[in-house]
Amino acid sequence: MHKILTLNNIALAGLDRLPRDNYEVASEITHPDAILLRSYKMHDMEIPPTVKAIGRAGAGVNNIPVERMTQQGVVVFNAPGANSNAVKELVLAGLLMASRNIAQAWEFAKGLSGDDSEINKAVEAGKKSFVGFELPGRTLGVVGLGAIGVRVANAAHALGMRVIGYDPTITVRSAWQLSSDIQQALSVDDLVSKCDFITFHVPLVDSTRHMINAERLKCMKKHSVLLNFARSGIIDDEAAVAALDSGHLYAYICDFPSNLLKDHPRCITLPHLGASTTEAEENCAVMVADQIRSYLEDGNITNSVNFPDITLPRNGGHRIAVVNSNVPNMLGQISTELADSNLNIIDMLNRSRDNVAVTLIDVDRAPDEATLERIAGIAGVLSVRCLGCSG
Ligand SMILES: NC(=O)c1ccc[n+]([C@@H]2O[C@H](COP(=O)([O-])OP(=O)(O)OC[C@H]3O[C@@H](n4cnc5c(N)ncnc54)[C@H](O)[C@@H]3O)[C@@H](O)[C@H]2O)c1
Ligand SMILES: O=C(O)[C@H](O)COP(=O)(O)O
Repeated sequence: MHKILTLNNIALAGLDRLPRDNYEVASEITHPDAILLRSYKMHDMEIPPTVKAIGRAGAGVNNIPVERMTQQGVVVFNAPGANSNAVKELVLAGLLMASRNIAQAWEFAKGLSGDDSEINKAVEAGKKSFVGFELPGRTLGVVGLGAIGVRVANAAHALGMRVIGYDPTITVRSAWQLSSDIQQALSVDDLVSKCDFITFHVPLVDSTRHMINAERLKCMKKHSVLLNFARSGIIDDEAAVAALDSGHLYAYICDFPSNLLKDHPRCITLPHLGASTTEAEENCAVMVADQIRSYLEDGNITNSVNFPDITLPRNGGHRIAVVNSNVPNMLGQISTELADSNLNIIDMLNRSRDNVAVTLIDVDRAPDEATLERIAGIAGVLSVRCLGCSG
């Protein structure tokens, strides 16, 4: 029985991928084999030593201590692209909310009183305060052209906007998906000075923290709009508020409310809603549950943020899955132990990524505990599992 601890609500469509005759899934469970979560902050959590895998039903993994998990041989998965359409749609809404002053106008309308003829009079007198502008011909800068950024760039272009993108590590896959009409910026500074709107779709890491600060805000065009549907911390919010107050920035649309932002008249904050659609929640949950199941049952890895991809089809043998440091002579030592136990290797695959390596070995009969213990005792081995050995 595999035990799965959930730290957030995970869509049922995903949990249903884990058959209950073989999986126990609960928000409170001892000795879990794997953890499923969304935005729960794991950094201060004591992670049980039984955990072999963590599945983030979403994109960002800054809430997970990925480096510590790698050192402990724990694979971390996410669900790349599974919520990208949901975020794209909310960014498009953000562009329109800013350009047409929708939130402010709605507040005004909610505050109207009197009979309908008085309301109508107040509407006609008041609407001039909310005059907006149109998107075609305006320039949108997209920083980060991954799953979300590419969709946002293409959709904004389809609305008639001129779009400039910046991503120094764009993947070949994203480059293929990006409309050839999207222009390339040479740097964030190059992009910032040319745009009426700038939207960010990068992960929160040291190099992206405060990508927009007071200095860069000064280089932005007067009356431009910032959108942050990536993470709190990517924009220096204090600097953004100062720019809103001085009138340099027209609006700030942000998915991460704070005391500083939530009541500002030119800032619209939403409660981290980017991925909150039924479709995105299901896509993420299904993708990550399938990945966790494949890892627990077969040792295969797809869409990990810290381990190599590895897939070895099952051929009926007994499978040993080893996670080890990526150093010389690991395979030699492991196969020596198997030979000493008179086990014949039917199939084997080894993959590495940075400092970690994964080896899947199918052997002709179930290894005994002593063999597994000897492999676990090899210096550099982080974990050893025998998959399907008891049957
Ligand atoms: N608001 C929400 O609910 C919500 C939903 C999904 C994702 N997100 C956030 O959005 C981020 C992006 O998601 P995604 O699915 O597009 O991820 P992704 O990995 O597909 O794309 C990220 C892109 O950013 C690029 N990048 C990294 N550093 C960069 C830099 N310094 N300058 C420019 N580009 C850089 C990468 O090359 C990559 O192409 C996630 O990490 C997450 O934090 C938020
Ligand atoms: O990185 C993500 O996928 C988003 O921030 C979504 O977070 P959520 O799953 O908590 O809505």
